[in-house]
Amino acid sequence: MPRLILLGTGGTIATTDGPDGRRVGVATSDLLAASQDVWADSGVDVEVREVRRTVSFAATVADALALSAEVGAAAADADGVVVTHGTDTMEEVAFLLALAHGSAVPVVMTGAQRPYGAPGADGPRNLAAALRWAACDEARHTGVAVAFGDRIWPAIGLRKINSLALDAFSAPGRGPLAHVDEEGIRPQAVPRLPRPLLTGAHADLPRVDVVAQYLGADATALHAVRRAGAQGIVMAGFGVGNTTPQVTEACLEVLREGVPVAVASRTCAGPVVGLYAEGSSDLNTGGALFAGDLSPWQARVLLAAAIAAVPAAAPSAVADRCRSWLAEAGARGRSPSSGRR
Ligand SMILES: NC(=O)C[C@H](N)C(=O)O
Repeated sequence: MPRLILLGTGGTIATTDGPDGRRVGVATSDLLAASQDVWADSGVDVEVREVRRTVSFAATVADALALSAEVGAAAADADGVVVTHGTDTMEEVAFLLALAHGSAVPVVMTGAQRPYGAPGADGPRNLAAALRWAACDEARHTGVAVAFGDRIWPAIGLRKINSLALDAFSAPGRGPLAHVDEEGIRPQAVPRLPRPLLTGAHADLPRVDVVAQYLGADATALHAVRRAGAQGIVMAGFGVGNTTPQVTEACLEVLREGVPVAVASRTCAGPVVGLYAEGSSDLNTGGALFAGDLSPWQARVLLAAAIAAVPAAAPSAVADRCRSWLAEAGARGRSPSSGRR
């Protein structure tokens, strides 16, 4: 009989409406019971562990690392691990779990867009699908995934694409790993699983900030995060990863000072590539890390984890560590490392 461990952390799936807004309060055992009203998969043994009870926009990187340790312990003890979580930061937390996960045991996150017990609540069905996927043979060696809207999405490349709709997640350019619905489980793709980048116990990660680009942006925000102590910076660039000429100059200066800079796109899909003079091409030759098709938020977690993994290393060594991980993960748009640094 497959043995699963269900870790509860909160999120809308565990909220109910109150006078001052939604608050987390529903026990994970009650979420499990509601999911079993959707599909009661007899022959699966589920152990519930309460980890925390918060909305995910209140979670910290330290919370995500603590969850990763809980997931690691659970994976050593079960055939599959399911995590209920808020959706607001799920793409970052799923990605962080993926950076640390190295076994064949599937880890499946899920949540909901509607509160527990609300008319049309999606939590029970999402959790039922997560449990089904975690217990099936096809899920082994597929790493960390997210079950949402009858589909199983890979953690790497995942994005929350809708604030309210039940189809809240996608992995643009990658597609789902499987469909789970009344027809059963239909696997569709096998993800490439990189070796873990986050090894050992970390209570927190180095400070890495995301700086957004917008029409006419100057370097004020970039200088501010440097002064705040950022040990790495992710640019949420235009299009293929361009920054305004003024910000490009400031990024090159930051790189010369020994602080790694990663480039991602503020668009919702597609890779970043060093193509434009005074923009992405200059960033590429200056030694910036091009983060493939990762969202700026996932790129931030990758960069922070690489800085933690190679402490006191030159930015070029941090960028190279990220590049080899991105290559193993099959992230698109990998730019060659710079010849200038
Ligand atoms: N749908 C959700 O779960 C959103 C909620 N604010 C959270 O992230 O906890």
